[in-house]
Amino acid sequence: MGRTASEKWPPRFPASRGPLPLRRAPPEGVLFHLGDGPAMKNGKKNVATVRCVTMKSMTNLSAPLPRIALVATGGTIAGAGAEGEPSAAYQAAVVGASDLIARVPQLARLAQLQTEQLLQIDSADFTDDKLLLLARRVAALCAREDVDGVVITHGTDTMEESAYFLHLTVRSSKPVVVTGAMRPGTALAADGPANLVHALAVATHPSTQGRGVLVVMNEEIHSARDVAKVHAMRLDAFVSPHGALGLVVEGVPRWYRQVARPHTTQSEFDITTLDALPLVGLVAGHGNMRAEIFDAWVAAGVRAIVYAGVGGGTVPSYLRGHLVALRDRGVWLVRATRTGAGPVIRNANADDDAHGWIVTDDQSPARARLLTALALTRHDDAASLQKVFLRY
Ligand SMILES: NC(=O)C[C@H](N)C(=O)O
Repeated sequence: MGRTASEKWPPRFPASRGPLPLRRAPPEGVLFHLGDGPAMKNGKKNVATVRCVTMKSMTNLSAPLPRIALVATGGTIAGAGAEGEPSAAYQAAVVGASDLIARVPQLARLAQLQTEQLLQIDSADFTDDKLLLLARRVAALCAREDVDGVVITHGTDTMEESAYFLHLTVRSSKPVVVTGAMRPGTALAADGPANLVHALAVATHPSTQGRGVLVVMNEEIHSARDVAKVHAMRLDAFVSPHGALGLVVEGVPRWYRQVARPHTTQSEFDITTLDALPLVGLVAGHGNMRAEIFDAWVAAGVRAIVYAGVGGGTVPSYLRGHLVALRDRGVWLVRATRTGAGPVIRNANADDDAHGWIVTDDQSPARARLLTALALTRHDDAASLQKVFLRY
């Protein structure tokens, strides 16, 4: 009967090799990574391969565990309700970072953890100030020589926004992984512990370097550029329109795609030089729209409004004049789509060139708000603002 590679631990070595220089058991799945492929499960040849790979990995396994900073910010992963109750009845952001870690002993096998409670909030309470605080902290941790990567626990409701902001503003190739939970730790089949272990497994793996900020949820690895929460309840709530980058298989990241757009070290944005973000509003498209909602944002002092338009970002004909006049009031209009996927095409269903409007390409309205704010910190003409959306 074929056994899995991880069942072959500890390997049987020739006596002449002496005692194994190991101080601990290897993280589950390391052998899988090194000797990947279904054929290794069966046959003598494959057993030999596994043993040889295992011996090669000895030096790595006896090296110190990676040093990971775990930054806790709250959310459902730190939530609690009555034990075993329906998962919707709970309070988010009540369990402290150290308790969270203490409940998952597997974490200590993967990394030397340095834990801090940066915030303890429901992620709906993330303001731009808190987002800047998080990004500054993550950048400072990444800059340290004694930190090999960062894992952030975060509420799922605005996880995609925070992750994207970090993806564009933290200038580091070290792994930065965001995770959370759809159910509190007290719920039946709570997902937080497994998500945390998987996030750490991704953050500690050498293959994760330089891939930008990642969201690890439900055994999937997503790029922060694309991922969105598309379900209010289910464990598989996180989806990327172009597909996940990879999976966590037997505790090890397995990659299937690359991120095509620039991020982190190639980004023009840098959290260490950002003091504040300009105010950008967001208006949802729907039938029977009213102009007053745009005026309310103008009165609040916005520099731009993202319009999450119907279909391909179509502006109702009865609002066109009002929205064209926004430019004269010093406000940029950025056309997005409320559909959840697909590009808004410049000059396709509106005269963007004539009106001085910007289109988001395929960026979601929530992330387009952040990209617009970042773009406005460096550019103030339509052509340059448009280029930012086509680049990132
Ligand atoms: N699943 C969650 O984490 C939802 C929670 N309301 C939050 O975003 O903080």
